[in-house]
This record gives sequence, structure tokens and C-alpha cells, in this order.
Amino acid sequence: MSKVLVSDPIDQAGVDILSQVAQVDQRPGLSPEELVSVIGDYDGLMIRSGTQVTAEVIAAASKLKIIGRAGVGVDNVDVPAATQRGVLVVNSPEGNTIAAAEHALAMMLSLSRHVPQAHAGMRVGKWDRKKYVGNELYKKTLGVVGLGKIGSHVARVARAMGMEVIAYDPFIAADRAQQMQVRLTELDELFRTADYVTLHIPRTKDTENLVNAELLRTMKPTARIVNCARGGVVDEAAIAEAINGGVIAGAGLDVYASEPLAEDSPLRAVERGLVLTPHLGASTEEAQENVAIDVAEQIRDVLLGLPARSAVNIPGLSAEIMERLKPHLQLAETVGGLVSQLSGGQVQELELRLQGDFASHPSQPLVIASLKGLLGAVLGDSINFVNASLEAKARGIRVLEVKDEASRDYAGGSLQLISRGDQGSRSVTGAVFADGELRITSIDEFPVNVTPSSHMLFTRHRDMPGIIGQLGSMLGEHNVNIAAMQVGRKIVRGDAVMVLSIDDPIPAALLQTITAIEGIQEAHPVSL
Ligand SMILES: NC(=O)C1=CN([C@@H]2O[C@H](COP(=O)(O)OP(=O)(O)OC[C@H]3O[C@@H](n4cnc5c(N)ncnc54)[C@H](O)[C@@H]3O)[C@@H](O)[C@H]2O)C=CC1
Ligand SMILES: O=C(O)CCC(=O)C(=O)O
Repeated sequence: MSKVLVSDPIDQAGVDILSQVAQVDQRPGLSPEELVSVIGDYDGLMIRSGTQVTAEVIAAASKLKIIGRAGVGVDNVDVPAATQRGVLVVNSPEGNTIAAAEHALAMMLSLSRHVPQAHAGMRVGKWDRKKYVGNELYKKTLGVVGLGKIGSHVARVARAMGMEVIAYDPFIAADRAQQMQVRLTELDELFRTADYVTLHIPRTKDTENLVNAELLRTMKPTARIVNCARGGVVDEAAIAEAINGGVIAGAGLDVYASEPLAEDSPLRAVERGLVLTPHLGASTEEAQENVAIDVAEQIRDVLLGLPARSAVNIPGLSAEIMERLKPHLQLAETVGGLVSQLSGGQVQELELRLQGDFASHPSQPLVIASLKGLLGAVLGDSINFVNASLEAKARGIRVLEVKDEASRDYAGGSLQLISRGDQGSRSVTGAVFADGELRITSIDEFPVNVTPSSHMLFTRHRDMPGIIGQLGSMLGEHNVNIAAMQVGRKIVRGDAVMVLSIDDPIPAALLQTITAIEGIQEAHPVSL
């Protein structure tokens, strides 16, 4: 039975789903060293933002197939290291959208009405009515930085509360913003004119310390800023200084460059105008149930050999595409495996020629599947859909694509792979027939009609009497049963190919005897 480690607190609904297919060990609070020492036992890992999945953890995770992040941000996972090891990373892109948006709105309201400070006063017997006069959000301008899922929901609610909403997001089309009654602006204008700024962007090299002392100085002295997105996007020391110095009126922060926030952080010493929460954006019962179910289902499916719907590190290969293109991907992988085993030697270039229906689909999934077949034939299970492209790149394999939608040799189109390398060039073409069956339709320049099977033998030989008989008898003598046979030739008594589907693999010694038969130029056993 598979084993899944849950190393952060997650909702029981997720544990129940994982338990359908795996032994689930819930061990929140493991130290980094403990995680490295136990991770080698596990097929799956489920986390929230607390666990740091470093390259060291991934290097020790010899059995790991999938890391599930019960939330959106995967910045606590070394995704490139996971990709290189072929470990799938999945998340829950929408399960906590509402929770995070509502937390940002709660921050804006708390800041405007000094709710936390007033409450703290009440706890110690005070009745400060004058000290906590606040402001209304109504008719104020809200600047949303990052108009994605969370930013859009904040914008929608803010509009309903009577706010004017402007936004900065270079990746959002103006008409999409217009539909939300949001005006797109440049970043500097947004900071200059907004009464409230709320950040809903990922932490990337472009957004690191985006909000710094210089930008804060351009804000109105009455303005407030909210960060429920990612730590590191604002300069924390600069925020503390700006509030203490009256440059801005306040800030609400849920996330920090380093978590938990250091006890001696200058933020903890700010007395007025600052509301801090310990990364609570996604902490609602509803969101935790949503993300736990979403991610646990994906881990369960992947452990059962099914695709995941929100894979972070297989670009262009969503579960929907995997399902829709299933036979096409199978064909690409099969043809990739065949080309690899027929080529021998090092492949330096792989040309993918897509005809008919094959050309009308996105080609990236077919490229990934072809590379998985090509490299997997040599490197085995270490190659999967996650790392196939990366491994091909690391080996310097160039990939060319040629599409021809009009050409229709077969009703459903065809896929041809041509490999070029130190042993010359090889070509295999395949098609998916109406019944969903895969066929190999040509090898090099020879037309064939072969259903791929687990064990096969390919020969190139002279088309002359006696060869087929000799080969058949030789296999019979070694108890290798032939299930099907195909010969392809272009000219009588010219060069030809033979494809045998056999029930058992060919022993190495037998292969030598086969290549010694007069007229056989080459023989390649193939396993799929
Ligand atoms: N505090 C918490 O507990 C939670 C935090 N988050 C964080 O909130 C952030 C937003 O999440 P979603 O809305 O789900 O993501 P999303 O991907 O739907 O939206 C992000 C938006 O930011 C925009 N963007 C990217 N780079 C930008 C830049 N340099 N300037 C302006 N806009 C830029 C993108 O175009 C996109 O529209 C993420 O960092 C996520 O990790 C999410 C959930 C809970
Ligand atoms: O798991 C959590 O509570 C944090 C959620 C979060 O930051 C995210 O989903 O990006």
C-alpha cells in the first residue's frame, strides 16, 4: 500500500480521502532534519505553508511521486528540484480564494475602525471613544495590485461597498477589468491616488520588495496598505518606519518575508495603525475543507495512476487534456519508445511531424509524451511527464515540430517521429484508428500495419527467399512464440523491414545468432 505523509495540519476530509488508497501518517511540526530522515518512506507528501520542501528533502525522497500543497502558493516547495526528480507538484488554485479575499477586506475594515486596538483597550478596562475615530470605505479609492482570483473578488465586494476600484496587473486585459468596473492604471498612479492599496500578487523576482520606502513615500499620508498575498513583496522595515513617521496611516499584514515573524521584528513594535495576523488568510473552516479535499483527491488519483487536475509543474498537460488526448499521448509515447530502441546511440534531434487531427491539437503534450517514450526506453521509470522535457534539454536534444493539418493519410491523422543522432536517422509513424487502437504505419521508408505489443523484434534485411523461414525456425528452437508478423518492402528483392510481435523477450545470445543470418542487416528487440 502507498504511504502519504501529512506534515502540516489539514482538514480531516482530506485525510479520509487519502486513506482510501494509502497509509496516512499525520506528523505536523517535523523539524527539517526529521523530514529529510523520514521522507524516503513516502509516495506522497501533503503540506500547507508550514513545511519547507527544500532540494535536500526532495533528494532524500527516493519514492516520492507527488507533493500536494493544500493552498495556492508553492513558494515553500523547490519546484525545479521536484521537476528534475520527476515529482509532481499540485495545488488548490481556488479552494481558499474567498477566505483570502475576505481576510483582506477584514484588514481594511479593522484598520479603518481600529478594531484590534479598541478591543485591546476594552480588555484592560479602557473606554477610548475619541482615540479611535475612524474612516469609511464608502466612496474611497481602492488600488488592487494583482487582479487575479483573489484580487477580483476583493474588487467585486469593494465595488458593492461603494468604493471606486483601480488596479495594476500587466497580465489582465482592459475589457476584463472593465467588466468588473475596475480601471487599470500604472503602479505609480495607483500608489499615488489610492486611499487603500491591497496586494494580491505572487512573490517573484519582479515583485520582491515591490513596496519599498520610495514607493511608500508617494502614497497619501491618509492611505493604508494591506498584504494578504506573500511576504517579501513589501519591505517590512520600510512599512514600520512609514507608519511611525506618518508617511502612511497604516497597514494590515498577514504574510511575512520569513515566517513565523521574528520576535524582534520592527513590525511588532509599531503601536498604532498596524494590524498583524499570523498568515490567517486561508484559515477558514470552509477554505481548509475545500483545499484539503481538492489536493487529497489529486494525490489519491496520481497514486492510482490517474492524472492530476492542478499540476504546477507539467505546463500544458492538464487532466482534461490528458483525458481528451489519451490515445494520442499513448501513441506519441509508444512511437517515442520505438524510435529510441531502433536508433541505438545518442539522439541529438527529434522531429515531430503531425498530420491531420494530430496537427489540430496543441502540440506541447505530444512533444512531452514523445520525449517520455524516447528517454524512458533508456532511463526507465525515472522519466515521467513531469521531467521529460527538462531531461531532454539537459541532454541537448533539439525538438522540431512540423504541422500539416490538411494532409490526411489516415482518417484521424498521423504522428511521425524522426530521430537524428550519432547512429544516423530513424523514423517511425503511427496512427490512432477509429476503434482507438494504436497502429504503427511506417518504419523508415517502409509502410507497415502493426499493432504495438509488449515484446517485438524489428529487422532490416534483404527481401530474399528463406530469411523469414530461418528466423521463424530459430525463434521456435529457442521457445520464443511469434504472435504476429509483418513485412514491409518497397521493391521486390530490395531492402525490407520485418516486425514480429513475440510473447517473450529475445535472449541476448539469440540476437547475435539472428544478426548472423545472411541477408539480415540489423535486428532490434523492442520492449514497450
Ligand atoms: N494569505 C494567505 O493565506 C493566502 C495567500 N494567497 C496568495 O495570494 C496571492 C494571489 O493569489 P490568487 O489571486 O489566487 O492568484 P492569481 O494567480 O489568480 O492572481 C495573481 C495575479 O497577480 C498578477 N501579477 C503577477 N505578477 C504581477 C506583477 N508584477 N504586478 C502586478 N500583477 C501581477 C497576475 O497577472 C495575476 O492576475 C498568491 O501569492 C497566493 O499565494 C493565496 C491564498 C491564501
Ligand atoms: O495554508 C495556508 O494556510 C496558507 C495559504 C496560502 O498562503 C496560500 O494558499 O497561498
